[in-house]
Amino acid sequence: MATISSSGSNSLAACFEHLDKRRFHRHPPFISIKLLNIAVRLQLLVPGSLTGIYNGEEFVFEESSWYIVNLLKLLWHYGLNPLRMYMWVEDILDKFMRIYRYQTHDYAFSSNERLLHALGGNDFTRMLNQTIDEAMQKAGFSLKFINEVVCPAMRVNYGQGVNINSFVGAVSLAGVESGLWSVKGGNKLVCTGLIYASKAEVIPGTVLSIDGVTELFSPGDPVKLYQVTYNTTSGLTGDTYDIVVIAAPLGRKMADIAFKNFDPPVPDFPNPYHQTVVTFVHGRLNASFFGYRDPSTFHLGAIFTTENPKLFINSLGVVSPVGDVGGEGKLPLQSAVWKVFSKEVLTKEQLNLLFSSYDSVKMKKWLAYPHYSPPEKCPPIVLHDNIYYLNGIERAASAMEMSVIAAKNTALLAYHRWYGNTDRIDQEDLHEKLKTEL
Ligand SMILES: CC(C)=CCC/C(C)=C/CC/C(C)=C/CSC[C@H](N)C(=O)O
Repeated sequence: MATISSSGSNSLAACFEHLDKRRFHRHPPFISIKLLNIAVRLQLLVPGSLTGIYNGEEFVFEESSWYIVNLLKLLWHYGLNPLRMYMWVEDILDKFMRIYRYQTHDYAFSSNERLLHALGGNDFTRMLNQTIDEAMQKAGFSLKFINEVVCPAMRVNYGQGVNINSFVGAVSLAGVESGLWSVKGGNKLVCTGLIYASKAEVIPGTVLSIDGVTELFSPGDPVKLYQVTYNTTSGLTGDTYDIVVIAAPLGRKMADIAFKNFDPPVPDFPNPYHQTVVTFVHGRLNASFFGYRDPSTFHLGAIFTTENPKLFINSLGVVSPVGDVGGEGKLPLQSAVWKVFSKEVLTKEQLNLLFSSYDSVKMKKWLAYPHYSPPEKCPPIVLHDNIYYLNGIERAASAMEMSVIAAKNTALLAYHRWYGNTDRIDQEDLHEKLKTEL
């Protein structure tokens, strides 16, 4: 399994790093880094970077660069909650990792719910119907810990609070633990690498519509095909396909594909996405905005926030270069590139509050992930006989890794459905069955 994250957050759990060594190393990478010829980088944040949790008035927790001080601070503030959280996430992750074994044995699932059920039974499907807040309260975590540690992790990874479903909540917590790695050169190398490795022919363009057509190649033997129309730089064009796989979120503001001439029609499903804004600022952070009287004592490289309507940012963090990291341990009173996540585009006034000076700003507003609101129902994988949809899995949890799993599941599903291999689809008790297989 390859755990790849674009969002750099790796904070309090660093204290439990010693427990964490086996995390993402016990399974062979699902995306083969050899196959794609990519190099990995172990730390997501600037080395030596410290994290603080800001509630809009003050820092409720600040990491120390001393391991033992950190451990004591964590115990003092949150008791055993951080350790219990680590074990809670680890337990979910252990079940989740069954997918790699199922997929290695070519098993596929015809719906996202069935896939989740095969991994963690009713516990997993139930996770879609409750918030991370409810799930963690039920599991005995303190409200203080949920508000000051869990909520900031949701805000940095998904731009939303603790009302998101508990499965994506657990994924988000897995994303703030230590031991994750990122791709040297940027995660986009995974996409270009996969396209290259698959030898696919890429036609750059925008798909506008898919038409269901029936061809009679021989009398009495109608064959269903799909006429895909796309817009390219050379104009409107298209082609006919046996199987279509859609790997873009469907919806009016996203991949707005029209499905024509389908009987029964391709189902419509609600698919709300959440707007997030990322602003990269090269400048000096204004430490006094965060309550620091003496800016020279400010050594944080990441600021996570709790829920507070007065706050206009979700998080702030120094960005480490995706290439070779130079100047290790240097932090960040001097000018640095900061990544700011917010719900709305930051105004000039807001930027002037956050930064004492800056010389360049780059902003990107996008629908990065679903707007989560449990109970969740995932969109179907099979939209029509041979039309498949990958992005439905994002409603359970949006992460690069989830997309890769959905893609492999769809490839297996399309293959087995095409060749009638029903024994490889939606099998129950796979975990037990595969225990005896090598
Ligand atoms: C079910 C659990 C606990 C984990 C599943 C494994 C998984 C999908 C791990 C991903 C962890 C991660 C890097 C989360 C960060 S949030 C998603 C991130 N913003 C992204 O866009 O990839």
